[in-house]
This record gives sequence, C-alpha cells and structure tokens, in this order.
Amino acid sequence: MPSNHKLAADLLAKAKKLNQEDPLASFKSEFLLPQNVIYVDGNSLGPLSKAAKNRAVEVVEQQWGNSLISSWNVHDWINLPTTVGNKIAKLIGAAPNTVICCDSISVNLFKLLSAALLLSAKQAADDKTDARTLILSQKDNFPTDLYMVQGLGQLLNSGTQTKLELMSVDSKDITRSIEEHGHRIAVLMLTHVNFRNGDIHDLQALTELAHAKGILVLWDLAHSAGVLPLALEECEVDFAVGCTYKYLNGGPGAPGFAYVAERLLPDLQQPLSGWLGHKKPFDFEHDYEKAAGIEQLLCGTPSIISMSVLDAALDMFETISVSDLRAKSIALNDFFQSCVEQINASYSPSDSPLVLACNEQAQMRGSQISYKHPHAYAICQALISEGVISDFRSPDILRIGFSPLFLHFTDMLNAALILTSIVRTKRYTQPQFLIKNKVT
Ligand SMILES: Cc1ncc(COP(=O)(O)O)c(C=O)c1O
Ligand SMILES: Nc1c(O)cccc1C(=O)C[C@H](N)C(=O)O
Repeated sequence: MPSNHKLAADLLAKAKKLNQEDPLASFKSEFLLPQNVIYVDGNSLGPLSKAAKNRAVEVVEQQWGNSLISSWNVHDWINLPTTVGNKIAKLIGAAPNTVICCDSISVNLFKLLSAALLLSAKQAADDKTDARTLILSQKDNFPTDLYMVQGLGQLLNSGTQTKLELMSVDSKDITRSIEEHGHRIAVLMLTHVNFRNGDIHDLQALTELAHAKGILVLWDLAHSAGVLPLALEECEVDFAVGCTYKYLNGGPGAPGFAYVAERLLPDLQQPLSGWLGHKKPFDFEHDYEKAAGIEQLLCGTPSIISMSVLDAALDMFETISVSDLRAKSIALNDFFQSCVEQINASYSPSDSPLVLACNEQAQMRGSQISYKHPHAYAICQALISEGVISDFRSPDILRIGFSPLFLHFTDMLNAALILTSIVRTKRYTQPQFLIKNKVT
C-alpha cells in the first residue's frame, strides 16, 4: 500500500467509479481467467472465453467425433476461412470477401509480398520503367516481417540479377525514404502498432504518400486488430496481414488473416498455389487455376479445430464497436500509468526506477505501456510470481498490455500497486527471477 493511505483510498474509489461507468465491464465474466491473476498479456496471447471452450468441445466431440468427414458440408468447415475472414473484415474496416483466415502472419506475408512484387513488376513493364526492387520497412519491425523479406530475397536473387532488397529504416525516416527512393520501392511494409513501444504509424497518410509514388502498401495489424479502429477499404490499403491469438482471443497458434483490396484480386498471383486456392478444388484438375475471390489466398487444408475456436471467440465482438474498445483501452492504459506515477510519487525516489519507454500519452500508443529497466526480465518474473502476468521484450523492456474486454480498472490499480512495490523493495533480485530461461 502507498504510505499515503488517502492516496490508496482515492485511487480505489476512482477505480471503482471507472468500473461502474464502463459499458464493457460485464464482458469479463465471459472469460475463464484463473483466480487471483491479473492478465496484462492479452496483447501476446488472449485468454480463453467460455464460448471458445464450448466450441472446442463441440467441434471435437460432436463435429469431428460424430459427423466425421461429413462435417466439411454439414458444419460448413469448407467455408470456415471465408466465414471467419468476414467476421474479421468487420473489425478492420474491410469490404466483405476481402479477408481470409489462414496460415500465420509469416506465411501470409510470403504470399502477399510475392504477389505484390509481381504486380509491381507488371506495372513497371506496362509503364516501360525499371522494375522496382526495394521493400521499405521499419528497422524496429517485429523480426518475422523482416526475416520473411530476407528469405524471399534469397529465393529471388539466386540468379545474377538482384530482384529484391530489404530497406529497413528508423520509423521516423519512413516518410523521407519514400520521398527519396519512391521510384525504386515496390512495397511499403509496416507494422501499424510497434510491438515494443506501442508507437502507431499513420496508416492513412503513409498509404496515401506511398500510393502517390506508385508503391503498394502492406500493413501488419498484429497489435491493432480488435483494439484499434481501422478503415482498410476507406484508406485504400492494398494488403494487410494479422494474427488472431492476441486481442481476438482465438487461442495459441490460431490461424492468421490476410486482406487484399478487391480491386487487386483479379490480377493477383500468389506463389503458394495449393489446391484449396484453386478455382475448383474438388475437380482435382492437373493444372492450377486460381479461385477468383479471396479464397485464392488459401493453400492447404485449414486447421479446423483452431479456426472453429476462433470463430466462436469472434462472436463476442458482434455487439461491440471497435471505437468503444479503443476508448476503454486508452482509459485503462491512462489509469494504470497514472496509478504507477502517483504511487511512486508518494515514496522517496527509488535508486533504480522504471523509465517510460513509450509515448507519454496513452492515446498516442497502441493498447500497451512499456517501461525500460536493466532488470526488466526479473521484474516480469517477480510480477508473474505475484499473479500479474505481463511480458518482457529483450533487451530491457517490461510490457503491460490492456485488453479492454476482460480487464477492470481495479485490476489496473492492483497491478500498479504490485509493480511499484516489487521495484521499490527490489523483490525482483531473488535468484529465481534472475535466470533468463523462459519464453515470455
Ligand atoms: C507485429 C507482429 N507480426 C508478426 C508476429 C508473428 O507472426 P506469426 O503469426 O507468423 O507467428 C507477431 C507476434 O508474434 C507480431 O507481433
Ligand atoms: N506468437 C507468439 C508465440 O508463439 C509465443 C510467444 C509469444 C508470441 C507473440 O505473439 C509475441 C508477440 N507478437 C509480441 O508482440 O511480442
């Protein structure tokens, strides 16, 4: 407890009032969270909902167990990637039938980047200009995005001619790089919300700027889908990818999604030409002919159990607007930050304090806050041992995520009390917290 009892009482009264005013407060009871746990890691893996658990049992016992292979028709498994894709489309401002649920972000990036490069090359040939060879991205992107470009580059550049180069620059230099190298850039590939510090790129402005230079745009929405309002269609975004195991609560390894603007679908050619992306998969023809719609992004047989669980988890979003989710996420983020600041201010300054490693204003960040500390890993482990599940991002970032569907403002106060106390008393220095041997 803060030494100042009045402060503690005031913060608790404020938290309770915010809970009462929260239109999303009742959704917490839809989740099966363990007792005595404050889960501030829904930005890495969303928790289990009752609906998802029930669907898991149903799909295994009834659908697979009883209906066996007829479930592809009876339970419409065959259309699940588009059914689920359409539910996701509503959350990201995409037109119907422009989103498909399949594979992982990494695999979908490979498909879409390859397809974008082919479109760009065709455009250059039509315009009689040199083919563009650059993919512009941010240095601080989530590594898999950069790795996928590097892997694709190895494949494409195996001959004598360089066909693809990754140009990764500081986020603050993206605009300047587009201005300077625009004519050489085929694709601008950015992650909307930065996984370490929560910085948000201006999706609309950067998409417009890139288009003005003839660049195709691909957004990674891993930390945006289901928590930040998005308008892909309105902003004329070309491509997007995202995952469903974070704010969409689809479960560990739940399939990702891919978005392609409707206008690009007819000429799109993706390299993972598996049978389910074929125009008539069940005709079992010798030659590949792509499906006309977004189904062309499919490759092999989808993971039906996982996708069914996700399908059920997504139903919760039917009655909620993303702007309400964003408003609550900002309020949780802001309240947590102010609790930490006020509690710390009520004590004499600590000799090794947590330092904010993100924008100071909650509305300027994604649904997370990041602190820098030389012992961030140990602090994270100490937090987990005291029931506050957060995560650590190498080398020195403690990351707290705010999932608006199942967190209450009282959770924020309790998490802030535990965090500040662990740092102040240096409880993180216990030996078991110092050994770095865990996935976080
Ligand atoms: C921005 C971003 N992109 C991609 C990924 C991972 O992609 P995949 O679904 O392929 O594991 C993550 C997190 O794991 C991420 O935060
Ligand atoms: N996808 C993950 C996994 O399979 C294991 C552990 C963590 C993850 C994550 O999603 C990490 C997450 N994208 C991040 O922002 O750090």
